[in-house]
Parts: sequence; structure tokens; C-alpha cells
Amino acid sequence: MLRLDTRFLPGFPETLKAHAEALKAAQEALLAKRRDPQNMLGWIDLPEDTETLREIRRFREANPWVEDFVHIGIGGSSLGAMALEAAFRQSGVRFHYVDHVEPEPILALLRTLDPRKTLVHAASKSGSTAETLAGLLVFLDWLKAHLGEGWRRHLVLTTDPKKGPLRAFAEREGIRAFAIPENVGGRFSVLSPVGLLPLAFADADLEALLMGARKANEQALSPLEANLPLKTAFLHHLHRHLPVHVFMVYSERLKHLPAWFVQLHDESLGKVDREGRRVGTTALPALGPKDQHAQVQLFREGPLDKLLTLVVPEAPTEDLLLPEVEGLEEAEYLFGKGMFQLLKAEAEATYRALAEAGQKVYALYLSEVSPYAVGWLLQHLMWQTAFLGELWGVNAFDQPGVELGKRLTFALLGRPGYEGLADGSMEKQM
Ligand SMILES: O=P(O)(O)OC[C@H]1O[C@](O)(CO)[C@@H](O)[C@@H]1O
Repeated sequence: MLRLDTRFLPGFPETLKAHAEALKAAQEALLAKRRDPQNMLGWIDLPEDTETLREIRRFREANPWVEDFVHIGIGGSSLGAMALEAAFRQSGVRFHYVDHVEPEPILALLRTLDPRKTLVHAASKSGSTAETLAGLLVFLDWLKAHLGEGWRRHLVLTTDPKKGPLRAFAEREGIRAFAIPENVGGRFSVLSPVGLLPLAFADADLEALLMGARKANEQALSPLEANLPLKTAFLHHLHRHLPVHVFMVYSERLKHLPAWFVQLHDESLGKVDREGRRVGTTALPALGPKDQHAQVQLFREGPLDKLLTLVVPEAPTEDLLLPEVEGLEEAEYLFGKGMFQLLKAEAEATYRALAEAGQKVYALYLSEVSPYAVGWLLQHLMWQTAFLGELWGVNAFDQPGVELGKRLTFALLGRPGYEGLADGSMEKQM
């Protein structure tokens, strides 16, 4: 379960009420877009897709031999899987992420893997992302060299149901390929097979994850009083003059969650709006308590240019008692306490210290770090982003700003059709 705490933002409930009509209009405008698949709102329906869940389960059961799972994908095609697998892995399967194109770590990984026990999963909505294709080329070659005709059993793809080079390749070669629904974009795809397939090999509780996400859906479809994502979206809207948004999570298990959120927030909302204005706030990832010893100095005494969200678990799923040790009396105040009590106290202390410094800060409490609560949180954040897109007058589901860099890369690599871009005639193409 998720709970919002705005105790250091006085007047927020009244301001929220005063804007109820505008927020209702934003909610209605977003929901009206669900009728057209072009609007890319298919992520709302993913938590209901029990058929895909069954298929993924069957695939996992049919492949009990997997000891190493290599996930090739980048951005939305890897960050969510990585965040959830790190938090909820229960199996002994080892996970490796190829979400980069640096040769040395890939070579180092290949030297440790046994191809007979390795499953390679390449995930890409478009099926044409250069980094992902490069990784796939290397691993395909490696599988073929070691396994001959047996390589097909060691490769699984997740991509668009109809379009793109990966879909075509899967069909030509008869490789198992799961689908990201057409109307689901990469950074909203964590609850599609992009995230669910690796999580199935992690033996994570997928039902609970999806059940939690359905709770966020329930809230997002409710009137304002019960609509948590609309409320947090409004918090961001109210503070849109603050350029930095710190997303600070008090959970080691969720250490990769801020990176997933950064892509969701920045790539969805950093845009030119309908009036031609540049809008957006810059999400900054932070992890408590580690960043208390790295970034909090800046948050306390640096510029008052931030809205901070602290994500804090309310209870542990398991706790550790801090024992008494003779000779370490300096730590006496810790003796007999649960370690979680220290974590909670640090989160609360940082919350108060940041508010005292004059930063704008609110907390989102997670009942615990469980698949259910985190599924709820992820879907909540996707709704928050979608509502913000409405409030800021931008399309939260495209990313035109990344295209030029991609085209220039193609030109630099001599890809046919992109000639001229790399040699200074770029301006002509812009
Ligand atoms: O899933 P794909 O198509 O490989 O894209 C990977 C990532 O690249 C982007 O398109 C940005 O270039 C992201 O939106 C996306 O998550």
C-alpha cells in the first residue's frame, strides 16, 4: 500500500481543493485518449493481462535448466527489469545486463558463462536499437559457435507484436518471441514481458506485483479525493518552477528504482509544449541512507531549487536485531534495536532536516518492500507521469529529442541513407 505525507507543505490540501476542477479536466482528457491506440496508453491494461502471465509461467517451467540469464536491452527495455529483479529475486539464477556497448565487460562476462546453461533475452520495442542489436549479434554468434543448431533454445526475444527487425528475425528463425503490445512504449513496459520474463526466472511473485499495479489503476480512475497519482502529479505541477526533482528511495533492495524513474520522468516530460516552450524538471536519483553521506549536504545548504520525494518503507519484511557488544559502548544507543528502526529514523531525520532547510519535500510511504507494494508504486509513478503530461501540455509518450543523436550515430558508422550527416552538413537535416 502507498501513503502520501505532505506535512511540510502547508496549505497543500486547500490548494488541491481549489484546483479540483482543472485536475478533473486533466484526468478526463487523459482517459479520453485511451480510446485511440496511437496514444500509447496500453500500459494501463498490462496488470490485467493474465494470458501473457500464463504464457510466461509456462516458458519458465519449460526451461528449468537456466543458471545464467543474460538480458540485452537498454532504457525502458532494461531498467525496470533490473530494478525488480534486484529487489525480488528468489531463485539461484544469475542475472547479467548488457545495456551498454563497452567491449571489455561483455568479454569478461562471456568468459564466465557456460552457454549450455545460459538463456539470452533480447528486449527491444522497436527492435532496431543499435546497442541492443550489437549485444545480440555478439551473443548470437557465441551461442552458435558453442551450441550449433541448439542455439535457438537459448535465445528468447521480446519486441513489438508485428513490426521491427527482431520480430522479423524471430519469425524467420522460429525463435520464441514475446510481445510488447503496440500501444505500450518502452519506459512504460516494465509490466509487459520486458520485465515479467526476467522476473519469472527470478521466481518473483508476479501475481502480487500485478495485483499491486491494479490498485494504482483503481486509484487513478477514482475522483480526486481517492486519486493518489493525480495528487502527486499536482504536487509536481505546483512546484514546476523548481528545476530539480530528487527521487530518493530508502531501500537497498530498490537501489535501481531511481534509474528507472529518471527515464520515466525525464524522457516523458522534458519536452517542448504546445506553445513551443521548453518544459520539464530534471529528476535526480538518490538512495537513502547512502546519499545522506554524499548528496544531502548539497540538498541542505545548496540552492533551494528542488522538489524532493522520499520513498520510505513503513515496515521491514524481515528485521535484524543489533546485538550488544562489550567494548563498543559508543554504539550503545543501537544495542537491542532493530536495524530497520535505524533506517526509518534516518529517513525521518532527513525528511525533517530537508524541510527545515527550506527545500520542498514530501514522502511516499510504502507499506513494505514487497512485490505488491512496489507494483503499486511503479504503476502509480506511471500514472503520475501521464497526468503531468496533461498538466504540462506535452505528449508524455514520445521522445523526439533522442532521434538526432541516433541518426548521427548511424551516419558515423556509415549506415546507408545517413551519408552527409556526419561531415558537418548536419544543419541541413535539422
Ligand atoms: O525498446 P527499444 O526500442 O530498444 O528502445 C530502448 C529505449 O530507447 C528509447 O527509445 C530512447 O532512445 C527509449 O524510449 C527506450 O526505452
